[in-house]
Amino acid sequence: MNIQFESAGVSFGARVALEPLTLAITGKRIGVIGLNGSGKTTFARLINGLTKPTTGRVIVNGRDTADEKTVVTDVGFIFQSPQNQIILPIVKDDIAFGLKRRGLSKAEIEARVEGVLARFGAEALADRRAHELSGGELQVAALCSVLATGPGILILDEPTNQLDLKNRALVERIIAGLPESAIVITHDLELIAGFERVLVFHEGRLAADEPAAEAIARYREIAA
Ligand SMILES: Nc1ncnc2c1ncn2[C@@H]1O[C@H](COP(=O)(O)OP(=O)(O)OP(=O)(O)O)[C@@H](O)[C@H]1O
Repeated sequence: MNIQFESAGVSFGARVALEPLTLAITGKRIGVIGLNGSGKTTFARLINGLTKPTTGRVIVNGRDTADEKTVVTDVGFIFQSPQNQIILPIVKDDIAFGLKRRGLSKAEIEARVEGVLARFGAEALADRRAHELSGGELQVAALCSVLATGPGILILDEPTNQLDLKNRALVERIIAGLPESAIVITHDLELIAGFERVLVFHEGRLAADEPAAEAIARYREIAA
């Protein structure tokens, strides 16, 4: 991944959600931590273009997000509540939905749906109703829908929120094994404890950009 923030900031009227930020993001795993309301989700939404900067620019893999009509197709986003992300009632239909919108052939869609479910050993979810899934199953279903479209960058917003220990471990393993670049926003400090680069946000500013141990120490100081 190659993401450039060039004095990119976001204000909602008088409220500054993110102060202008200049930063280059490359590499495989980036953790993002900080107190509630510190600007983490705003930072992530700038990367996939759901939020456009009110000052400066965000360049993702060479493209200015402001030029993209809605979202940046190279960035997959798993929201805090994956149940809100799954649009169609049946899991396999939901995975196919994003592929149909991209105009892929029926055969290609079927192959991709099967392929992505097999990747997570989740074939049994194909015909399940999304609203009947457990929290962990929902995360996997949402991952399948997003990854089927082949984004090079994945953003996960609090992927272990509300998961029991077993499902949390499953999601941790999945994240560790993803070949895609991943940006992980979390309050689960253990989840990002092995990351070489962790960004700490505080009051709309980047307060630290360091390996996990140092970044977590800085976050603990902020929170104290
Ligand atoms: N659409 C919006 N309109 C007005 N203010 C907003 C909007 N989105 C975010 N904000 C404000 O911007 C600031 C940063 O919010 P953001 O959601 O980025 O924080 P966060 O670090 O992700 O928080 P959390 O950990 O609670 O999810 C907050 O003060 C928030 O209230």
